[in-house]
Amino acid sequence: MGTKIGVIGGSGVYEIDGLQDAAWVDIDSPFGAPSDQILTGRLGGVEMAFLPRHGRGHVHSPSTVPYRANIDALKRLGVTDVISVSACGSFREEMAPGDFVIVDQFIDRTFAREKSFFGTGLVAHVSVAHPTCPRLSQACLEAARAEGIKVHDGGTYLAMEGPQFSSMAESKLYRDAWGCDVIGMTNMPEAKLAREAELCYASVAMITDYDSWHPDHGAVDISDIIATLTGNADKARALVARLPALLGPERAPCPHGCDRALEHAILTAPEKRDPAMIEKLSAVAGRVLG
Ligand SMILES: CSC[C@H]1O[C@H](OP(=O)(O)O)[C@H](O)[C@@H]1O
Ligand SMILES: Nc1ncnc2[nH]cnc12
Repeated sequence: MGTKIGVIGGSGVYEIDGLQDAAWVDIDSPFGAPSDQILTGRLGGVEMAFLPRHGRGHVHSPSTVPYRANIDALKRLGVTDVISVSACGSFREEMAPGDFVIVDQFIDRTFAREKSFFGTGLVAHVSVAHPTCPRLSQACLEAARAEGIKVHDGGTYLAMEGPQFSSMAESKLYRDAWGCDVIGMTNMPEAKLAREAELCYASVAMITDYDSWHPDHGAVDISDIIATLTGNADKARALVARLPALLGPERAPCPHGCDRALEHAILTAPEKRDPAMIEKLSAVAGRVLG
């Protein structure tokens, strides 16, 4: 199977450049319209698809990003590996604005979003004990290091609902009691949905601020975030441009089983499965539903 890299660009990352045969395409999904058209093309001989998470012009808030449609559309396009690029706040002194973190764990505190492709008539339970793909995360780490980006290998991302930033008490709770490293508003349920769709998923978090716990930095200020994002976005694009060479056009099965996550996950008996759900899940779960 060939590699197809899907990049979900977060705040400040609304396009990538350098794609051969670049075209913005409409992809229909039974889960609604994705955030925007998807930019397709090739980079270094590897197929690429880029989707701006909030849409070009930043139309969708973290709560209204159509996460299911986005992941379903990438799956329909044949994407095998999804790299999420996100802005985030830091809970660690040593994780400073401008640094990148290759996130490997999440605490999901979002509550106003559809979190699964499955449901009545087709029930499935996948594991997200290890919600990111170690192979893909390693490639992102190497790409960041090759670009000279200060990058941290691993970190726990607190996914909050937003859109308001955290209170100081929340910020201290997440940092001191829960041991989180960074905070953002979008990687959940995105990572869970990618796992349900049997896609490898890695999260590249770009630190823009110290959230509100830091005694010397005060409250989060959106204009400071945007200033940091402007520099980060170029670094993120450079990181992405290195991935085709690191991943290669040929793809061996994921050694961690991301691409087989549904193998034993569907509980609904074959004769009880809802035909409409089977149709709706033709891209996400077609491999196991036949
Ligand atoms: C621009 S600050 C808040 C905004 O930025 C992050 O979005 P993304 O993860 O898509 O880069 C954060 O989660 C908030 O949605
Ligand atoms: N401090 C913060 N909290 C939540 N999302 C963010 N995105 C960037 N900075 C953030």
